[in-house]
Amino acid sequence: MRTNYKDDFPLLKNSTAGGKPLVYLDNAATTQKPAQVIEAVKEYYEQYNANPHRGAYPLSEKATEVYEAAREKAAEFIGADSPEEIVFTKGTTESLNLVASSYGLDNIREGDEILISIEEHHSNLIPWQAVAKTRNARLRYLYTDENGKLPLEEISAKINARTKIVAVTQVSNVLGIVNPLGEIVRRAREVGAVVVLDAAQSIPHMPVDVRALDVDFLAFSGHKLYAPTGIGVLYGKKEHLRKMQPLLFGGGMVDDVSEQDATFAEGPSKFEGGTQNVEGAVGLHAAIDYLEGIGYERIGQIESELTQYALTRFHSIPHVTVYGKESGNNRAGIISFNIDGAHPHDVSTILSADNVAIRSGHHCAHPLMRHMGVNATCRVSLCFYNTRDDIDILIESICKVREVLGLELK
Ligand SMILES: Cc1ncc(COP(=O)(O)O)c(CN[C@@H]2CONC2=O)c1O
Repeated sequence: MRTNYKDDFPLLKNSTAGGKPLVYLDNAATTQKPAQVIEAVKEYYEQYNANPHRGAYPLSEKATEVYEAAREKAAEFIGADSPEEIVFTKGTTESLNLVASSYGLDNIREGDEILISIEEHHSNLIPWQAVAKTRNARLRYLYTDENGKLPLEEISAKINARTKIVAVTQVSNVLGIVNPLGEIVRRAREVGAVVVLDAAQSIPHMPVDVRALDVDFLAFSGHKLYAPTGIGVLYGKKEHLRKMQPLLFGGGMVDDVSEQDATFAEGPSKFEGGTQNVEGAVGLHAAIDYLEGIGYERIGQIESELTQYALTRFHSIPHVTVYGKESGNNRAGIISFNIDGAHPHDVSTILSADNVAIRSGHHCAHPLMRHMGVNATCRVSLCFYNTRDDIDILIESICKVREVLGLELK
């Protein structure tokens, strides 16, 4: 059985610095792209680039065909009832802003409650702050416990008759822990609340089935899923999308326009004003094909084993704090840590001298940082193309940090 996928990724094959191979461990920020995706985009521009939906000539018809084929593929990938439930956006941020500013503003009234978690990325937090302020509604939080988990009692306590929207991440981009979505959805259904799921950090690592999850909306980004930047998906149940107002007005999203009014197209194109990112959609289609070729079972095996290996190695290093106590099989390969006496930015700079790429900072999760009692963390985020050698080089480099900073080692 294949254990090393780096050769599928040109950048990983060719990138060295000072004779050292790149150890890329910032996959929660963005993933590298397999040759299959790069070739698909290249072929699009070499063979059938045109503006879709508008030209009555073969090239435009082909561009339309591949754009809509990508929509069908995305629908199938997440188990949507139909491609009509798939809106292409720039990414998770645009998807979540669309839900908040369209569905949220139309359905939240004074005194209603919107419930999010303290783990949310700013793109699933600030839009809900804006809706709550505009509608004089209450924004409430599910708080993680000392282990970085959302306690079930917190979920049942915070979801009540006034809760109209529950918007949560399936996996935190800081802690990596998989949230108890089944319980959240069950409780939300009891009070008739709508569930918005941020799947940006889960869908690269685990199968997502919107019908099985029974969520009303789901958002993810192509670039975290080995596809190009600039393409993302908002899944929405048809009954919601049909009633929602578009966010961007322009070409391709209208039925008729008079001097003082406009009627909008049916289906997802209502939300896709202007010339769309066809190359991104083509790349997303190729990325999904690539992932399905490997299979989530194999991806999960590799990543769970590697995450557990990394956690075991981390726990052997003195002066290192790892946040979140979950083990490798209930955690996407995201590990946030700090080294006593070392600022995260210094740590990532020192590691980069060994060509090890990790993230340091607040990860667009200021409220979570405060809740954790830290200003910032270092973050390792691995995926199936990483290897045990990558982890060994990472740990070896981390072990040098305190010495480089002149801190006592014991
Ligand atoms: C959980 C989560 N939601 C939403 C987003 C926003 O995605 P887009 O930037 O694609 O719209 C991110 C981005 N993750 C950030 C990006 O860099 N590092 C991170 O952890 C995220 O991790």
